[in-house]
Amino acid sequence: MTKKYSPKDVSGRIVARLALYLGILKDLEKVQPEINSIELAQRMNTTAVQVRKDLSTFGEFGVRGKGYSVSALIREIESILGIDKENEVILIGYGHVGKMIACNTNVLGKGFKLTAVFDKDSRKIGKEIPNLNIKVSDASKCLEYIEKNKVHTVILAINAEYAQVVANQLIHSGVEAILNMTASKLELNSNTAVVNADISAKLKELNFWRINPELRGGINFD
Ligand SMILES: NC(=O)c1ccc[n+]([C@@H]2O[C@H](COP(=O)([O-])OP(=O)(O)OC[C@H]3O[C@@H](n4cnc5c(N)ncnc54)[C@H](O)[C@@H]3O)[C@@H](O)[C@H]2O)c1
Repeated sequence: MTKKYSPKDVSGRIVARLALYLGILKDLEKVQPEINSIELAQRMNTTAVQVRKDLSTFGEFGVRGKGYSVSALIREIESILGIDKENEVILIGYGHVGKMIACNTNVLGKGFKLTAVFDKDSRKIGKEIPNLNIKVSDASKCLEYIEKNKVHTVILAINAEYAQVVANQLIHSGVEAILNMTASKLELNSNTAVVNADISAKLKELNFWRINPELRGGINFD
């Protein structure tokens, strides 16, 4: 894939905000054809300068003085995030967290299809996953599946103590991106993208802001 953006301009926070812009725009799509940076900023609880700066990192999408077409901006952001096409995702770990994801695939949102679920527990292997029409597969077959199906993205929901070892194996098999649901801080090479999604860590972070209201300043903490 050709790199279109400058690494010095694109930060994790900008990319995280793009996903949030998309959510807001999707909510608006049916009721409002256009939006300007001031209104988008208000809805994001940020500034119009920030909105314009974020979006201009990826291209020129708006019309000066008029704003952005909501549907066009949705398409652009979906394309930037690579969710204008379907991305195959597999899940490793069918415990409490894994089940929550596999049994509610709407949490994955547009652009992602969960195609396989693996676990190493023999009591779970072969279990039918409701609404997904697939069964939990034996984790020992996982790397073979990844290589055969050229899987690039994995959701890792196993016990934290095994996470690093499994992640190393995944990368060796060609995985490029891991959504790390575990509390383990993965150390990976710079070619691998990792996003941590630990609700418990987020709640702790949130609680800090709750008990320190004087530090909040009215800006979203993304
Ligand atoms: N992301 C969050 O918000 C969040 C919240 C709670 C817990 N967690 C973390 O998520 C992870 C899973 O939590 P849980 O409550 O679902 O645990 P769990 O014990 O219910 O499930 C873990 C599953 O992983 C499987 N497993 C372990 N090693 C494996 C391997 N090498 N290959 C395949 N499967 C393997 C186990 O058999 C089990 O089914 C833990 O690391 C936990 O700390 C995350």
